[in-house]
Amino acid sequence: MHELSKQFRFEAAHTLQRRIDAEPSRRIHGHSYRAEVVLRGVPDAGSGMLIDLGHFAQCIGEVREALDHRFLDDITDLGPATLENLSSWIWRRLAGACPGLVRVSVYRDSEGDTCSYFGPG
Ligand SMILES: Nc1nc2c(c(=O)[nH]1)N=C([C@H](O)[C@H](O)COP(=O)(O)OP(=O)(O)OP(=O)(O)O)CN2
Ligand SMILES: [Zn+2]
Repeated sequence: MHELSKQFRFEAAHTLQRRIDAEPSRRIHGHSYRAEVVLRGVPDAGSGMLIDLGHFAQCIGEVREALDHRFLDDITDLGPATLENLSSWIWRRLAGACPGLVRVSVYRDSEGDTCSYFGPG
């Protein structure tokens, strides 16, 4: 069993309604995000690959384009733009094209925050 992963960064803005008193989060603000997509499987005997990294990069690039420098509140099927929803949203966008998907993690390094999604179970 091998594990292959790729990371990408994106900058995006959002608002967030919170139960705790956090007025700043209700205002439009931005974050720097880092995402990690992890695949596991047995490499193809002929190619020696789980997936060609060029294809992997192309799939991830399409997801990044949908997130980078965007206002995340405008993404209709995302829900509140939390780390939790971002990680599962990225999963849903990649699951069909990336066989062996096992984890999507989204990081906000400046805050030391991370959320990982392992699939619908
Ligand atoms: N479970 C989650 N909780 C929160 C998330 C999240 O994605 N998942 N996100 C936010 C907001 O994005 C908030 O803007 C995060 O910024 P941060 O500064 O880390 O949060 P705080 O305002 O609580 O911290 P400060 O020290 O006041 O900046 C919030 N919660
Ligand atoms: Zn925020």
